[in-house]
Amino acid sequence: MSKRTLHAFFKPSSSPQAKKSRTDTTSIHPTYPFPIAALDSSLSTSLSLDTPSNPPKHINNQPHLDLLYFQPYIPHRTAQQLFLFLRRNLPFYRVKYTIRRGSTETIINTPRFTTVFGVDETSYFALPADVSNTNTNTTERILIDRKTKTPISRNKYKCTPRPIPSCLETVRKQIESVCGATFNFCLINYYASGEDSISYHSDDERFLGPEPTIASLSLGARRDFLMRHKPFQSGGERGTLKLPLGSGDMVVMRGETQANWLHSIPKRKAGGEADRGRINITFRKAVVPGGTENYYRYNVGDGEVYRWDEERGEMVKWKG
Ligand SMILES: O=C(O)CCC(=O)C(=O)O
Ligand SMILES: [Fe+2]
Repeated sequence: MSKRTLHAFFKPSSSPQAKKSRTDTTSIHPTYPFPIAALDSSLSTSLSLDTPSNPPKHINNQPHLDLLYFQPYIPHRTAQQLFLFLRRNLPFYRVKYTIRRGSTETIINTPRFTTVFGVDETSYFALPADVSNTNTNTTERILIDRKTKTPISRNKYKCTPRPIPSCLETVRKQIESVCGATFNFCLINYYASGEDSISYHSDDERFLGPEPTIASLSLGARRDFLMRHKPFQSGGERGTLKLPLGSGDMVVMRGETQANWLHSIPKRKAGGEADRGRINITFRKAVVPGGTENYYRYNVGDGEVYRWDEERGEMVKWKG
């Protein structure tokens, strides 16, 4: 008998606490512009029983490269259902920000829709009922300081961290069990068409700690994921790689990869598969509050909320 089955056997399943933390109920939180639906049971069953659908290929045949490539991770039909579900149910943003170089200010329009959930390791979300000395009846998850085990001070973050909704928690836990790594952030990109992209960068920020593991799941349209080695000091040869990521594929970047390699999703011509839309989810672990500030600034920002409109077949501004 598995540990899970044993646990379920001995623990009364109808305690109010068990109900509150169940992953099959709609997620509500004051930081969400609207309630976020839960996965239906057939989708979450398929996610837990049918994944990984294929064992990974270990790609480490180039300097400093350490990838696990699941082709696919989620079976095609389930991946398509998950794509449609997330596109319909998550709030998205089109973030603008300014960068200053010397005396010149440039406005950057992020060329894709983004959203983010999670908080760095120094805090976590909990129900007030589970926190000692907090006697409110609310079922709203609050932020707790990991060291003091008490609610965080009001000025700990400038941004307002959002708990990971149940639909993404299901995916996070499942991927954690396969990767042998833990994650506290979930960043989502929606590339509406071939015009949407992400330019060459690496996710090597110090707030992720050394040698971060980043799991990156693709859903929807196939898009090329390009990688190239950072320039060698001596101007030596650069390695390159192209992974044509299809729906349900997952790439796990590990070890020295972020420190030495850049990656991108380049634009594609109109009229091709890219115009059907693609979602990318990256699971990461930020270790300090700087990571939380950075992720909310660049993936939520302070602009308008967008939500998928089924009739119009596009993201529209959410009027609330
Ligand atoms: O869309 C992708 O596959 C990559 C996204 C990415 O690199 C990022 O969000 O940092
Ligand atoms: Fe990235």
